[in-house]
Amino acid sequence: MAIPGSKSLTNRYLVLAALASEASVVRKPLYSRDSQLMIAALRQLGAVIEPIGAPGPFGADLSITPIPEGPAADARRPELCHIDCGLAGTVMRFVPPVAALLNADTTFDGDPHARVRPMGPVIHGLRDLGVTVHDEGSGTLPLTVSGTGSVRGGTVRIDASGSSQFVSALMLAAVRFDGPLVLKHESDGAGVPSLPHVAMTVEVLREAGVNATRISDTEWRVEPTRMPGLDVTVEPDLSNAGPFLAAAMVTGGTVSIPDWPSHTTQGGDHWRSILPQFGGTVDLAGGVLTATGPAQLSGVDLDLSEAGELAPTVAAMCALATGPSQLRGIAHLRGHETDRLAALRTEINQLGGNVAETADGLIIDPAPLHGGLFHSYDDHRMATAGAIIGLRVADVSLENIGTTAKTLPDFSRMWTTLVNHGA
Ligand SMILES: O=C(O)C1=C[C@@H](OP(=O)(O)O)[C@@H](O)[C@H](O)C1
Ligand SMILES: C=C(OP(=O)(O)O)C(=O)O
Repeated sequence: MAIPGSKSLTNRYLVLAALASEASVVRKPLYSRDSQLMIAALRQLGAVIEPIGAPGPFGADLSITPIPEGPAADARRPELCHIDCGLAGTVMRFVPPVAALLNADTTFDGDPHARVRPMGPVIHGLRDLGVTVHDEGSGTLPLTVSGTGSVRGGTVRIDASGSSQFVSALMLAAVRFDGPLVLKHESDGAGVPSLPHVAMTVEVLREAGVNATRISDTEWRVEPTRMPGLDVTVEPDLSNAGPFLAAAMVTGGTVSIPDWPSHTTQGGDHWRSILPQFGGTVDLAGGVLTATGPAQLSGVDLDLSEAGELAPTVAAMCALATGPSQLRGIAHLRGHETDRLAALRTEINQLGGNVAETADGLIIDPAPLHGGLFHSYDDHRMATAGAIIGLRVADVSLENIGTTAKTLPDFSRMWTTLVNHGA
């Protein structure tokens, strides 16, 4: 089962290409709602982004002409830019610092639920860098960034315990700051979640020729750099491989995913260590990852702080396991597309499950499940969690499977193919 490109890599490459000093090519990008929103946002800010060449199985490569620097930028931009963030964390967090570099006002808003996703550390970080941001005190969307054409750089302290994206956002835009950015995470003890995503940011910056450094798990530094154009190929989305691998796990079947990278910063690479804990076997040979499910799924005790976006898929497997499970380190999932801890507890329990929330995760005890309606809460990973449970429990209906378009518009067709013909 071939998986389209990584959302996280696609949207990072797009942002960096928009900030480079020459044209770039991004090969095998993801085409999904989140990446289309990113493309639309960067176009609004003056980047020219066009498909090039014959489309591959998942769409065409993209050429990106960067946002011009200085007064030339004004010619390419509408007078007042409005950016629709949808429900995309990468758009609502990564684009405001880019807008801060322009001599213009840019407004940001999104889906109704986007207005409750945390934005405070991006807003405060920008203000500490001298940028004017109007948010009416809410710390959320909607907001306006009033750029003056430059951002000075310096040392910024933020509390990034709510999302690693706060760190990535400031680091990506820092390539065009006037001076180096030193970014420090300071909290009352909670660390930065999803650290592989910060490592991904450091890696794509370095790949683009930027002097970016991880000093520790709470401190990073980026030197402003005139970046040449990028020519990069997006890896398959290993988090989106999850539901297909889970299908093998819950049915005792086998699923193979081609083009699994031998080195990656994607948190989805954690599948290789997570699936064996459920009793499955995983084999990576010749770039193909093959997972085979056990006769009975074991319960697991997992700290998912490094890969929280895998939690809904993991929770679906836990709900079908024969033993009790505990998922830890994922308090910040309450600020994702929906409050994922509450949503998973509610929906699995509605099917007869036995799920309890803890301060930082879920306890999922075995219980016989029955059919019913599984709600998605406009969350692509809730929808796919329901699909996994539906493989084992009769008469489970999913509300709004179309929400998978956020990162995998082809999910329904791929799932139907897998279920009917195998992979
Ligand atoms: O930077 C990124 O591309 C992402 C970082 C993570 O965010 P959190 O740190 O908020 O979990 C992840 O869950 C999200 O899906 C994508
Ligand atoms: C948390 C997620 O997305 P976002 O990039 O919108 O934060 C996700 O895809 O699981």
